[in-house]
Amino acid sequence: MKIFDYLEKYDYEQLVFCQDRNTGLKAIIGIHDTTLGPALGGTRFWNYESEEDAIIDVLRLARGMTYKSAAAGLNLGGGKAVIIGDPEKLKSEELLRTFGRYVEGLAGRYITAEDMNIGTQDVAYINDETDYVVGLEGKSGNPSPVTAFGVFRGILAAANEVFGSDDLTGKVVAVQGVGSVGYHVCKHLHESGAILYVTDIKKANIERVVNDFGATAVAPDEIHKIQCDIYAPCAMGAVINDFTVDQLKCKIVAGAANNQLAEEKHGDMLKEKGILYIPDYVINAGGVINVYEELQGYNRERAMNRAANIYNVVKKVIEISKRDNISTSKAADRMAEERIEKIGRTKTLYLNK
Ligand SMILES: NC(=O)C1=CN([C@@H]2O[C@H](COP(=O)(O)OP(=O)(O)OC[C@H]3O[C@@H](n4cnc5c(N)ncnc54)[C@H](O)[C@@H]3O)[C@@H](O)[C@H]2O)C=CC1
Ligand SMILES: O=C(O)CCC(=O)C(=O)O
Repeated sequence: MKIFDYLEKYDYEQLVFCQDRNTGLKAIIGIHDTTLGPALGGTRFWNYESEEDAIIDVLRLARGMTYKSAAAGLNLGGGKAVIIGDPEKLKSEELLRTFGRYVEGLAGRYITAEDMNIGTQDVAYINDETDYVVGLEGKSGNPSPVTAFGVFRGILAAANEVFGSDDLTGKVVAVQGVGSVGYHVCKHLHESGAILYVTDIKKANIERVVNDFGATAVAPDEIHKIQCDIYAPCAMGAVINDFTVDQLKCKIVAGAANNQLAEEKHGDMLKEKGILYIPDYVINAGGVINVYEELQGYNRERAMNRAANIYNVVKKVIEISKRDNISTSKAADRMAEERIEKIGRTKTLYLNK
């Protein structure tokens, strides 16, 4: 992989490799763009098949955060981190604290938080070594329920567009991944009368939603093929790809997972198929909205109100998509890029600070 070519293509600012033999830490921090503010994004602990997979994941995730915060109207840039390895075997207080020291070394250019396999206890260890971490217990806490609420609000906006009503009674929703966010998405959907089909690679997580919400479990490689109203990816990225796109039997794709489209062209393909895609970084912004509040002095009500507004942001993206006859993914990019450009221009004025 030609790393600098990739960094140049999408205009990344910085890629940081962190290694510690004592704890087994192998981490990568990606900073995409800091025009709007410090790069903020969670840390993912994942057993990647190759180092290249990890690099691509962190870069794609970091870039997604730039667009996510810009689209949500936050004064944040985009960054993300990955820790490579099996969290069940490798995760320890000393590893997380060592990672925290690397974050501290970036002196606030990057602020971390939770992501897959990194929870509130883990960010507490990171916080022992750095102040540049959010999502702390006693402050904004676990962002997942707020992310899920935002996803739910986005689903309502999508339903309103496609079915002419926010009423989800009897609507069939296929949820892929029922972890921290997926569980709460299922809860909202169940309370709204939706019928749930779910999958996960962790049996205990499936059992929880089957027992709590009467969901029907299906195999991981079946979920995207279910005949349904809404397909909600809430696990890994790149689930809309050359292989899956023609197998979809839904009217809406709207879920929490970051980087759902394997490539940009898949957004166009969904449009051509008449499937309404709600861009991932627009609908899953509840988490970053919640942790951003922590930087301002946390206020739950303000965070929830802002997450609820995802409904209106989704509507705006749909409006741009129709107005310009482009896919919703391109419409969201256009909206985010416009804000970065406009705010970026104000920063050319010299200030003595
Ligand atoms: N936690 C948050 O507040 C936010 C999370 N996201 C994104 O949402 C997604 C889910 O995040 P969390 O719920 O926090 O993570 P999590 O790790 O708690 O849940 C993910 C679930 O997906 C399952 N999973 C993994 N691979 C799978 C596969 N191939 N098929 C089916 N299930 C699979 C896991 O077993 C787990 O139960 C991720 O893409 C994350 O980046 C985005 C914004 C904020
Ligand atoms: O939700 C979080 O932990 C912070 C934001 C983030 O990393 C994300 O939205 O993917």
